[in-house]
Amino acid sequence: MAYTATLKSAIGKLRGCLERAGLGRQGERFAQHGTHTPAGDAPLVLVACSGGRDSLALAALAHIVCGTLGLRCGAMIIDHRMQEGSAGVAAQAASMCVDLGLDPVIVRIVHVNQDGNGPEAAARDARYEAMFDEARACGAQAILLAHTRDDQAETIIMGLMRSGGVDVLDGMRECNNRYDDVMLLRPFLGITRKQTTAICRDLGISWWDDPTNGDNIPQGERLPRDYPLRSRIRHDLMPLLDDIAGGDMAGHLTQYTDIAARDRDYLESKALVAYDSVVTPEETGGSPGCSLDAKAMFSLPAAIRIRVIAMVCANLGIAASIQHIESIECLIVDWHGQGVVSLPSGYQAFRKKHVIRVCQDSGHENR
Ligand SMILES: Nc1ncnc2c1ncn2[C@@H]1O[C@H](COP(=O)(O)OP(=O)(O)OP(=O)(O)O)[C@@H](O)[C@H]1O
Repeated sequence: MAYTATLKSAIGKLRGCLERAGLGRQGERFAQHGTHTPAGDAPLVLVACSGGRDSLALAALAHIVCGTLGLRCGAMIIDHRMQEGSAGVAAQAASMCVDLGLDPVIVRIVHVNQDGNGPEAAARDARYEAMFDEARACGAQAILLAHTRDDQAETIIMGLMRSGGVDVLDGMRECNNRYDDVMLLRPFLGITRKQTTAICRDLGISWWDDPTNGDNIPQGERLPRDYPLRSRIRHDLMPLLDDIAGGDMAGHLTQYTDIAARDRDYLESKALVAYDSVVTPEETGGSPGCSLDAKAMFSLPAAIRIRVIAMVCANLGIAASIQHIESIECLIVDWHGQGVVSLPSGYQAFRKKHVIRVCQDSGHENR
């Protein structure tokens, strides 16, 4: 097969991502050209494949790259049973992965609990839970997701719509070790959707277009409001931004994610150290709470102080808004004897002398 420049670039990115994640070449024989069969106990990676163009392109290239590194490469298809014909889409995706040579190819049906956060979030939660279960069950070291540079730009825009904080600027990470036994890898964050389309075409792969993406609705016509937010950003907003900016807004939005990630990691590491010295966990009235040393908090750099407060809220399971966090900060930097700050989940923050307590309402008697 003649490799196009797009194929070569995607292969290079995929290989680099696996190597950075510690999944490099398994022995010298894989340095030689030719086909080598990975050992039966070689590390296994599983491509999360929806049957769409991005994940089928990833499945095809992951099979090639893993073969050259001596890794085993399988696929996992989740059927959410949320659209008519989903079983057929999953079966078709599985059959493509088998034809491409991936092994094992797992299809898993999930039950999606529709909670308050909307169907997409519920589907994602169910999907991730099932993917980690399956990956653990077959001893896989990593799950490969096919998020592209376009997905990354959309994620940043959605983050800005929801929170507006600088922390959304790092987008999704290439390697997420949060689930320490199985890594989540996104090797295609530097690849555009146009390129994954070209890869599928080059390799003769036909893909499924999710109807909720609105690909069948002509450009220039807005998607109905009940389409997923991501689809509306992709279909309606991004072309408009490209037009206004006179260029590639997805490229512009994503070119600093690595720098933003470094900034965020640095600030968070400093905030973690500060947290340990200024926050004392406390149980009040049987529920978790904590006390903060207001004087020590005052001396912290503002960027760290606000993160410490956000960490306090997150650790107590309080879904605090920026207004809540700033009100707690006022107890430190603008203290004039103000009253309690009411927080979600029945929590309150209040200051007495140099101590700020964050506890549930039931803890009042201890004030
Ligand atoms: N049903 C599924 N089964 C397995 N993996 C999935 C499924 N849906 C999504 N994924 C994985 O999560 C990634 C991101 O999902 P998302 O829904 O944002 O992408 P997508 O636009 O559906 O991508 P694709 O073009 O690959 O279908 C996909 O690229 C794929 O790796």
